[in-house]
Amino acid sequence: MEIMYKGDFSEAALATYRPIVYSNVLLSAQDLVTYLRESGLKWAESSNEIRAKKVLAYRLPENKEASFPREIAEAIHELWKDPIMPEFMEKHARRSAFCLMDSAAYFFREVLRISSQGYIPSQVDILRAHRRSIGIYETRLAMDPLSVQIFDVGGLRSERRMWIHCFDSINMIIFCAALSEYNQVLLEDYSQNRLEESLQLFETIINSRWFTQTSIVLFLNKVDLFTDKLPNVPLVDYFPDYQGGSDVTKATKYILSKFLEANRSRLTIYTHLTIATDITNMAPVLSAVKETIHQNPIRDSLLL
Ligand SMILES: Nc1nc2c(ncn2[C@@H]2O[C@H](COP(=O)(O)OP(=O)(O)OP(=O)(O)O)[C@@H](O)[C@H]2O)c(=O)[nH]1
Ligand SMILES: [Mg+2]
Repeated sequence: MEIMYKGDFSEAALATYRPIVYSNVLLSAQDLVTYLRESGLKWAESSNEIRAKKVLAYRLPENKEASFPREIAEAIHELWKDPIMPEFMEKHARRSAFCLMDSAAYFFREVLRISSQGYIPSQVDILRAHRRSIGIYETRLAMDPLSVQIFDVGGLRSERRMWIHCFDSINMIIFCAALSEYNQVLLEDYSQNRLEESLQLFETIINSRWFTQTSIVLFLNKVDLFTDKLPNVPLVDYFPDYQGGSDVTKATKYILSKFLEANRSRLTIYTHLTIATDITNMAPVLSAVKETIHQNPIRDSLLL
């Protein structure tokens, strides 16, 4: 939203994301090495064993100005090219306990550019980066003719306690659920399916007395990852009453119906299928959201 409504980020603003990108790259690579070891697989290229050790042992320096070391970037680049990777990544997709960051493959592909001298993250890098929302991040955006105040809150269970601080002044909630999480478990509780948790949370929110006057927007997000995953990881294995096979439209409709079933208060729910990392996909969605804000009689705050 900031990219769309605040205009292009300045170089200085983009540069503040550099440490986040570096840590996303390194932690994803370290997870990759660890998962490969845990699954008892070996690198097809034997020299990759040494590279894997190097990557695992590396720690990012405190100095925020330092570049990402070329040697580590090249090691990650080589590991990603190892012939075992396609098979390994497919296995990974099937196992909920393997939780590589969604953007891991993107960062591995881009690692040499990211490690270049004077690297400034691009807008796409920023959209791909994961920075966990801790506390409440508040910003105001000019959405002509409105000035809209936005609160971004974190989805972790521990973060949800903070949400109450925003509740009484909210005119719209944008609830983001990831379609692709149907086979994953929570980081905080490996026994809980992420999509189930999202459905329960959505139900609690929309039936809460706080939000009878609130517009509810539901983003069914990560459509790209969902489309890739569905043929390999059957939805029915996780939601036994689903009967539509690997048809993406049927599977999306099924998940949507689960969210809509939760709507006992009969609020109007504006649903959008989204790919948050794709600016072209998000532009019409955010215009529609802007229209919805405009229609709300008390219209100047929203909660993400
Ligand atoms: N491929 C793909 N990746 C996405 C999409 N939406 C978000 N991501 C990636 O998912 C990761 C998590 O995104 P965030 O927006 O930081 O997650 P969040 O839901 O705000 O997480 P918390 O702040 O902990 O609640 C980032 O690496 C994003 O780039 C999507 O539609 N497609
Ligand atoms: Mg967040």
